[in-house]
Amino acid sequence: MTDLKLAAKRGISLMDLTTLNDDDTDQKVIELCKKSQTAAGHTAAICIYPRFIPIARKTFRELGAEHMPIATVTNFPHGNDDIEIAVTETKAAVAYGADEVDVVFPYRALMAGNEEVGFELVKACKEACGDKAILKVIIESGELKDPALIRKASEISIDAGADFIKTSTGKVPVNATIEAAEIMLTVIKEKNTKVGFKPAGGVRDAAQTAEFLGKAADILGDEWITPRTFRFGASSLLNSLLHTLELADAPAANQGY
Ligand SMILES: O=C[C@H](O)COP(=O)(O)O
Repeated sequence: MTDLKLAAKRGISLMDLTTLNDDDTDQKVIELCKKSQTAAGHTAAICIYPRFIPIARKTFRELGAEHMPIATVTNFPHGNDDIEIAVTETKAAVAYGADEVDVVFPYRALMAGNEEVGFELVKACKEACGDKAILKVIIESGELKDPALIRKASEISIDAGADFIKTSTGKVPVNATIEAAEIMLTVIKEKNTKVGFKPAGGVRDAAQTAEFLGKAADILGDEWITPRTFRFGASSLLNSLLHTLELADAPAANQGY
């Protein structure tokens, strides 16, 4: 296999296959669930709005893939600093059956100098997840811009109990970049934690996939990269990776997950 094909295959196994659009419907989510079971293996998870979790769970059951992790989003995409609302949304997401909650960090508050509210919000949302769901914290690196703020948001999130730090919502002009990845991966390394990393937004092809994987391998080692610690958040990457693997026309497979 070429390097690009290897990256494509790995990228599929590490992908949170995502749809977070205002016009999402049950039918679109059913199609997403089916697409996640590809001829090259299943994606790591799907990521959808909370109200679609029940239909996704039912679809996976019907597909014989009932253990597919379902991720959802809270405090999304605005990243407001109202802890009570973020916690209420997170509790509701867990009650709907989310396995993973991607919460948006109150990044504008941090830009205004408030470090406290981000810590408290992440801590409270982590408590709301309990042992039922893992918590990924979206720091919105493309809006923070300043490397010092990207570093600070990463540190605060990890200190407050995040299971993953994630670059972006995919809803702002600048999403996952290699520069932000380098900072965030370096913080994970420095803190010597088991926290994972999720580049999200704007990842579109095998070359970009390979670039992010290469950066993670440089900083944390290739063996560190597993679905437990590394995800791609992407809505438009899967077809491209299947194309790289020359499997674009292959029927989706039931992987017996
Ligand atoms: O978390 C995932 C992002 O929302 C996906 O962004 P994307 O649509 O640019 O792939």
